[in-house]
Amino acid sequence: MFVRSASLVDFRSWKQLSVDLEPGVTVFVGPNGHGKTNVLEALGYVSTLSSHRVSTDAPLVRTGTDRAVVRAAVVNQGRELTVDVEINNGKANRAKINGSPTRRPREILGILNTVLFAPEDLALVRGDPAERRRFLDELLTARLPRMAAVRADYERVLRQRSALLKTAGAALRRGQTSTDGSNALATLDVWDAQLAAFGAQLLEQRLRAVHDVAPFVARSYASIAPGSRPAHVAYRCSLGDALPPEFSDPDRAPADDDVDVLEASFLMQLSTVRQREIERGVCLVGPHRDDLELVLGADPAKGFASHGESWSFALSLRLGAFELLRSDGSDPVLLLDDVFAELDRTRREALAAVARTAEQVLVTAAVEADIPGGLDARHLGVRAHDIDGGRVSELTTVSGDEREDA
Ligand SMILES: Nc1ncnc2c1ncn2[C@@H]1O[C@H](COP(=O)(O)OP(=O)(O)OP(=O)(O)O)[C@@H](O)[C@H]1O
Repeated sequence: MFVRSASLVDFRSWKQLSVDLEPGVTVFVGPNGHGKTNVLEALGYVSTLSSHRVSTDAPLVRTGTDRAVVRAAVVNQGRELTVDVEINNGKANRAKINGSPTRRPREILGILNTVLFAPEDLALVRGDPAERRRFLDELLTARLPRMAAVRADYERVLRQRSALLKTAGAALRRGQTSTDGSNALATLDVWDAQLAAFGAQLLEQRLRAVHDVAPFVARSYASIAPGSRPAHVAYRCSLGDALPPEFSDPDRAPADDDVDVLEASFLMQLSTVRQREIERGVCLVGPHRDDLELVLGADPAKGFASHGESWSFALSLRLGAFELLRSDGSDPVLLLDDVFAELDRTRREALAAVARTAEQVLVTAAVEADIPGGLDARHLGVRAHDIDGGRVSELTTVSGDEREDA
């Protein structure tokens, strides 16, 4: 797939941007802080409804305004769809497909699939499990957009169940013997059933994503860091002993009845930890407590991998995701935010090799010298200027002189 045109209104430093894009490589080039990443972030937002840099939407709306709009016309196997996302400060966001409002913004997911690699990705290896869960959830949602609704349902039930564990904690501790206690326990049973039902669907898709992406990640790592130990990924599940042992076999292929087995295991584990959950007032099991283990040789990458190995692993996860989505039938758009400058020659070349074959790649770079030779790219300049209301970015043409200077 590729983005045929993109426009931004009041998104970060862009008051207005309207740009036609083409398949192949396009480089946004300009000085630091002038607004290049903002363009990739906006397209990433259309793809995942979240930013790779911030966890809330407020910073995405240009200072002094209360609404940002991102529009992308996306061509996938000859069919074009236009997506609009309106990011509202303090109000619900809205979306449109081909000009028609959707009931929920998440209905646009799956129209534009992207794989974004950015300096922040080191956190995939060195950061909290939440970073790796997000990686998996974005990947499985790109493959199966209906999972966005399951994720939202799971989060909602998790919040409500956690609130019940907290607020009804005293009554729950009194247990069946008090009226309040038995009512709270009956309510907890209802939430347990829902948590297990949505959680099992999410878990099944995560296990499937890990099973499918693992060989691509291992291969990418071997080509990026040929001298290093082999890398592999595995899913660490909080269901513990309740999970049948065969699920721990890294080579096990997903089966049709996995959701039922996982739901039953989930309910079993919830009953095992119920007393502890009541005492602590938090949900102790479920996909929100799981992790994607990254292993180098026999050691966990987190804490053991060197800086270079961590970069290689992060890049391998992204390239693995790219290759998996490609093997599903359509290239995602590859978004490379200022990463070539961070990589050594081998890793640059491995990334450039994938970029050469991708249907569309959008790259940011402070100077053109950061882009590996042999990448036949179109160049768009980005410059910001200061106005009363702050800094505003605009597109410029990149002159031949600038290229030679670089
Ligand atoms: N909500 C906002 N409103 C207005 N301007 C913003 C907003 N958020 C960020 N900016 C501006 O955007 C600019 C940063 O843009 P961006 O991160 O795209 O830079 P960049 O060109 O990619 O830089 P680098 O090469 O250092 O990564 C800064 O000048 C910042 O002040």
